[in-house]
Amino acid sequence: MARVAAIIGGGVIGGGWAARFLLNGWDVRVFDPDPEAERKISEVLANARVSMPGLSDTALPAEGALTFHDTIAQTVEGAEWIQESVPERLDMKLKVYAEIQAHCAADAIIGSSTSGFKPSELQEGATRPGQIAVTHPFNPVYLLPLIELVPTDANSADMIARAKGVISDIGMFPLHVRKEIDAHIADRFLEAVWREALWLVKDGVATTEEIDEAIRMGFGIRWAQMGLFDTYRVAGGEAGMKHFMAQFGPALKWPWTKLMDVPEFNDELVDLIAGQSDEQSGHMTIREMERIRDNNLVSMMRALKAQNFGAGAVMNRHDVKLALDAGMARRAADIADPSKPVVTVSRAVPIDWLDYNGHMTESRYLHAFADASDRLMEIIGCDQDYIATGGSFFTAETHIRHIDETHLGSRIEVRTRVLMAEGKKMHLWHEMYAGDKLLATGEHILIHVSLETRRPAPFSPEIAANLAMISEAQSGLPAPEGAGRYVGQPR
Ligand SMILES: NC(=O)C1=CN([C@@H]2O[C@H](COP(=O)(O)OP(=O)(O)OC[C@H]3O[C@@H](n4cnc5c(N)ncnc54)[C@H](O)[C@@H]3O)[C@@H](O)[C@H]2O)C=CC1
Ligand SMILES: C[N+](C)(C)CC(=O)CC(=O)[O-]
Repeated sequence: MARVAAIIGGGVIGGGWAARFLLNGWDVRVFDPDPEAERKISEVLANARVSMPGLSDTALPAEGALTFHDTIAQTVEGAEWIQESVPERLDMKLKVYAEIQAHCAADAIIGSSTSGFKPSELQEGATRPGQIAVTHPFNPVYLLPLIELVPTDANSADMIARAKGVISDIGMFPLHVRKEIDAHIADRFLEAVWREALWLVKDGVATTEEIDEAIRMGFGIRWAQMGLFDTYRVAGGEAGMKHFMAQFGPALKWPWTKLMDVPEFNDELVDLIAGQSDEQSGHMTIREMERIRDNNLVSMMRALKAQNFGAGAVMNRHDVKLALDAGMARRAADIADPSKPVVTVSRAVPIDWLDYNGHMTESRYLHAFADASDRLMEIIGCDQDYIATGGSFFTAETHIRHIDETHLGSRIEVRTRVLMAEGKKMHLWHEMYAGDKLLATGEHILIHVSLETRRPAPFSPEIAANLAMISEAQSGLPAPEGAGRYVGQPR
């Protein structure tokens, strides 16, 4: 049975949470008095369905069911996780918690999306304060992994651990904020940068566009991959952080920031900023801008996945969980039925796999088949630990047949057969499907090698036994149509 999340407040952030839970297989119930909420959430979901599966190299589970409800009572009944995302007004949030707690399970977790309130303020007057904590996300919630989890002493270690578990299960990164503070950690930075930017525009030093260029052409990319302190450590050269601080320490006393002071918030300031922003980007709709943002974020995060670093490492860990949840084998002993082809890849086609023809480009077919071979290697015992001992496989020959096209977001599966495995050689046959439609076949000869001599070497006994088990179990299958074909061979 699917796990249930209740979303109270389905605006920009609640909609993002709904997409995050739904696409990770949870059933989602929404309460929002706005008659437009259902339309808005369906538009956010449409964007999320295109972008979010592209983050994973394993298919997401089947989407949960989305329902809208007229009362908080119906929405929260039986929910394991309740996410409050109503407007940033303390009185409103407290009223909503009273209603939630009157109807929800005593062990349900109530997370608040609040950007700035402290959890002790949210727990004030609650029936069960230990049930409520801050779980502050970042927009778009369905792509960015960070959740600032801010508890108080009223929250038990068990509640905090369960909250971290759920956040990780939906592919996010729980950052446990050890001491509550207004605006948590990240929003204090955002607010500082925001105030400084307002001054730069008000003083006529820079336009909104120039400020955005200053961020996205330089330090914004740097921050995205390494954060603040590691970036400055590297900037200190070989002497590291001490040198960086010695060099730039005196600047702390120079007038490099106006943070101690804020511009007067009046209509003139709002018109100045909003006017420049309209000029900068008013030619696009917000939905168009969201799609550009989402495609950029997915592409950047996929690059970080390839490095297994930062947000990319979080995504990679989530992929392993998704594969295990989907019952995909990681070891030969886990294969449910070895007499059938083994599912070695199950994923969606991401944005960076498309070409100018609007379909999956040819090199990505090899990418997917190479991933399938890597997974089969892992299954038969040639995993990272084994490779570290000096044995591995090199691919000696590949033949791909492109049979049908596939498009962005389409779910593809590679099913693999071991046609032969003897001595040092393994002959693999991959078939790529979208549903029942055959998209491509890949035929590969791999040679087991010693990474020390870079020469062919016999399989280890474990690999030999696993390969024998799979190829023998699959020997009853009919010969694959197209195996052994060469380019241009008559059919
Ligand atoms: N927009 C952002 O960039 C971020 C906002 N947040 C936080 O998320 C929360 C929500 O913010 P947004 O989604 O931006 O606001 P929003 O204005 O887009 O959405 C709020 C939604 O709450 C609904 N609502 C109002 N009263 C309600 C009630 N009594 N019960 C249920 N729903 C009710 C409204 O109809 C609206 O759809 C705030 O606490 C905010 O600080 C957190 C991270 C980022
Ligand atoms: C501007 N903001 C305070 C609402 C921002 C956030 O809370 C986080 C974000 O997504 O930038």
